[in-house]
Amino acid sequence: MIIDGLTFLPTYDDTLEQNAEYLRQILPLMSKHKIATDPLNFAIFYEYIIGRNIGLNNELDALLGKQVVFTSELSAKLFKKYICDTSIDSLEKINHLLLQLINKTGEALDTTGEKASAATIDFQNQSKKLENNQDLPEIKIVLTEIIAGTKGLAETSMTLQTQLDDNKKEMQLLRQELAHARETAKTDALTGLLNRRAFDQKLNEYIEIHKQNDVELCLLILDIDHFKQVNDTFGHQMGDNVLRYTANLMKQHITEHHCAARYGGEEMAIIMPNTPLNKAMEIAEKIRTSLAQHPLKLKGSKKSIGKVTISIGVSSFKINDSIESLIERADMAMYRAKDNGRNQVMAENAI
Ligand SMILES: Nc1nc2c(ncn2[C@@H]2O[C@H](COP(=O)(O)OP(=O)(O)OP(=O)(O)O)[C@@H](O)[C@H]2O)c(=O)[nH]1
Repeated sequence: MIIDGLTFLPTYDDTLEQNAEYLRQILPLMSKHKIATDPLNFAIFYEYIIGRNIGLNNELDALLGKQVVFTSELSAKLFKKYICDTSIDSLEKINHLLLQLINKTGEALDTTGEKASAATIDFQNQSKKLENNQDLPEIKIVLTEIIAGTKGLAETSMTLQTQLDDNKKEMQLLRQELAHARETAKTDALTGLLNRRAFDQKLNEYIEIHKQNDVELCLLILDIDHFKQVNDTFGHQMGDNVLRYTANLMKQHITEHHCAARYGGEEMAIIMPNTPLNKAMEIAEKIRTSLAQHPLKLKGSKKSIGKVTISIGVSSFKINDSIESLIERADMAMYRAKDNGRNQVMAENAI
């Protein structure tokens, strides 16, 4: 399903070699658990093997551990819950309501049309009766019939107007629901940032704009340091809270023109259109220091989980850049920040 060029299916950017490797792992696993290799199940196990969908992996581990039978209902439930999020449900609902609305409008128009045609025939017959008619009582009867017909037609037209007004209101509600579903489809549920596919789409759009105009565009890739340790020491829930906290911090430091996204598990990204590299570095530094400044505390307790830090890589758009090359340079800068001791911001290498 596509709305405004946005697909509701996840996107994968793994190489052919990686895909082949996943396949070598997926098929024996599905076969071991006697799971049908239909497209839905395959998508579920693909996500499981690539391991970026922690919730799915936990639930699937539990199900496989209990040797639960993989019914088509269970597959559909997992697929909707972890792969295609709630947008499908909202869109199905909107689609259904829209069809109802179209049918109702069609019926109302048909009824009005039929009544108008019948009235036209009546009026033609009545006008024939009036031609050269000198009989006053008869003329009176015909005129009374014409007045009644006109009144009926006016009522039909009023009913149609009311029906169309109601439909217009319903249509406005549907438009709002659609806008909401569109937002949900672009948003990462945990952090409220843009999700990966919306990020890819936005970056593509900005690259096209920046190719045509000589203005600067920067990309930040942010990765939480030793995040596995946070999960291992304080639990996955706490890890999720740290992700949410970091995302909120990012939101506080960027402007309304910047787009912050959850790029992967514990990796985030910010697209900064119309921003020179030194300004992007300055904002990255502010995000880094405000996170590293204070140890994070467990909610409702004085216990500290220590300082959480991030490493950030920054790249700036060059005229021959593709989406991949721009991301790669920011990624490489981020890995240099990690290699250099973490908790720092690094710009791409000068070319
Ligand atoms: N809580 C939580 N953890 C996640 C999520 N997505 C990914 N992770 C975890 O993030 C961790 C990433 O670990 P690594 O890639 O090994 O890197 P790291 O421990 O952050 O270490 P460095 O990046 O080298 O500093 C893994 O343990 C993943 O399970 C999520 O949505 N929630």
